[in-house]
Formats: sequence, structure tokens, C-alpha cells
Amino acid sequence: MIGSEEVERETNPHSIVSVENLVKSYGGREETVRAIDGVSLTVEAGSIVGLLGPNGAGKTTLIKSILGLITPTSGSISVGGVDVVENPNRAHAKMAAVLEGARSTYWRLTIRENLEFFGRLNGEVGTEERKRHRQFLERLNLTEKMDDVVNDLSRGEKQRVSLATAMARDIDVLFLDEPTLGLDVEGSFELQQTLTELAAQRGVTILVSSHDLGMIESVCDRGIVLDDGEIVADDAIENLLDVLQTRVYELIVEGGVAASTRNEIERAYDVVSWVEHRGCTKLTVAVSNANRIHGLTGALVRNGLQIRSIRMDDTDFEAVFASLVYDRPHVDESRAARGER
Ligand SMILES: Nc1ncnc2c1ncn2[C@@H]1O[C@H](COP(=O)(O)OP(=O)(O)OP(=O)(O)O)[C@@H](O)[C@H]1O
Repeated sequence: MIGSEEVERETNPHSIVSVENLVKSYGGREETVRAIDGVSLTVEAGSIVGLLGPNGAGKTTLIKSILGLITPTSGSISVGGVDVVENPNRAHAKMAAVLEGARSTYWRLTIRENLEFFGRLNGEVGTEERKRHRQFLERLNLTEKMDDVVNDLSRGEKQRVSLATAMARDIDVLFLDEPTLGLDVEGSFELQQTLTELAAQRGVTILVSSHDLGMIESVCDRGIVLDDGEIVADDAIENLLDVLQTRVYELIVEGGVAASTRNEIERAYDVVSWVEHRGCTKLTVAVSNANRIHGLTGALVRNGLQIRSIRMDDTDFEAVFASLVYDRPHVDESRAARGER
């Protein structure tokens, strides 16, 4: 409305992002996927929040909705007091995103040219801005490559340029989707340091979605776990350590496993599934402390079983979240078919 001042929506003066009862459905009449199913949250300015959850949980949809890249089915979102759906341009001026697989830089331009281009989106690029760009490139170890065309850089360097261009604008909120994907250990460590400094020194609020639980643990103040479009946990990172340090192991033992042995193991461990196949049984368990695996192998051997192999599955987040955290049973078809629990 002409002449009317925008109503500040936040009730908490320190919150910068506010999502209320967000629903986002995809699809038509035939089949609808409710990717976000009634999510409400607020994010404090200057904090680093990790978004966790299995594949398809709704993390990317949530980030894209807050960014105003997709229109919610219902609910409201505001950033810095500005309604993202009603005023996408004003809200956008406060945010930047480094999204997985998305090209947020121009690959035919040099790093310097990219920074000038993206910097100009927020106004004139003067001496002050250029100084800030230089500092940022130094921090990201990109100074020497400033005049290289982005296309010629390594994957990790491209990732860092995306971050630099996002920060070339003076933004309040930064979103990152799987930022450590494709980075080596050193690259990942440098990225983590940069994020921590951005929040601490420039007060930038960061929302990061990642399957890299170690990274989430080391940079985030708070973790939000999504499953099936709903928030199933929202807590300080130290209260989520059980989840973050959980790993899934697959043990293969010779032959079948007696019901009494299964019961004993299930009483002591978070068993994800038992699957019998070709004369062997594959036991999948989630453990939050690797030392517990020794206890488990001991119990199997004591019950007369011979262990053929043990493998850590660092990628089975579905199992981690389902079996441990929120009591949502991970269905084992072989057992369901036999009518077992
Ligand atoms: N454009 C789309 N059209 C239809 N369905 C979609 C679309 N985008 C996402 N979905 C569905 O919405 C649900 C949530 O997807 P989303 O990508 O938000 O999850 P995610 O937690 O980011 O998953 P991942 O970790 O695999 O990236 C999934 O069931 C997905 O298949």
C-alpha cells in the first residue's frame, strides 16, 4: 500500500528469519508430494544453523522457499522483517545462496569480474567494497587466481568463488546446500573456518544443509532435523551429538541367527535390520560410539556366530535418523514379510 510502512513481523527482536506454518506441495491432481508439511521456525541473527535429514526430507525445498525461489503452497516467511512472498526483491537484497549444482558464478568471467558484477547488484562498487572483496579473496586463498577465468579452476576453487560472489554483496543471511561436496579435507576445513568467521565477525546468519555430519557438528550452533517434510528435532548442537556421531555398520555373519540371539542383540543395540541372503545374515546397526562395535562382535561370537565382514556405511542417514533418533521404524522387508516386528 502506498505510504504504508512495512509491518515488522518478528516478535523476537533478535530473529532474522521467521517461517510460520510453511507447506509446500509439488505435483498436480494425480499425485501430490508434500515436501514441507507445516514447518515453523525462527533463526537468531548471527547464528549458524545446520539443516539435517535423510534424502528427500525437504531441506532444499525449505531453503529455496526462504530464498523466495519457489512459492509456498501456504504459510508465511519473512527475512529481516520483509515478507519473502510479497516482497521478493526486497527480501532478496538481504540474502545470498550457494546451492548445490547451481552455477552461482559466470564461468567465462574471471574471479575479479564476477565479484564486480555481483557486487554491483547491491549498488556501486567503490574503494571500500573492493577492499572488502580483496580481504575475502585472501581469506579464501583465491588472491593469486583473481584474474583467472572461473571455468579453469578446480571444483573446490569454484566452490570458494561461489562463496566469494555470494559475499560480494553485503548480505545478512547466507544459505549453503551441501557446501563440502567435492572438497578435500583441507578445503572443507578452510570453508568451515570461513563460515565461523563470517558469523562471528560480520554477524552473517548462516543456514547450511549437509550430509557432512562432522562439518555440521564443528560449525553450527544449532541443528534442525527434517524428516518427511516435518521438523523432528530442533536443538543446540551439543544436544544432538548422539545423532551427529552416529554411524551405521553392516556386519555379515555366516548362516542364520537364532531368535534368542537376535533378541539379545536388539536389547543392547540399535538394530536397523536383519537380512538373510545366500546362507548369510546381514545385520545393520547404528552406533553412536565406534567402541560399541567391539561389544557387538563379542556378543555375536559368544552366540556361536562367525563374522565374515564388517563395514561402516557412512551414507545411510535414513537408517541413522530412523532407527535412533525419532523412533520411526526402519522397515526391513524380509522381516515384515515373515510377520516379525
Ligand atoms: N520440483 C519438484 N517436483 C516434484 N517433487 C519434488 C520437486 N522437488 C522436490 N520434490 C520432492 O519433494 C521432497 C523433498 O525434496 P527436497 O529436495 O526438498 O529434499 P532434500 O531433503 O533436500 O533431499 P536431498 O538430501 O536428497 O537433497 C522429495 O520427495 C522430492 O522428491
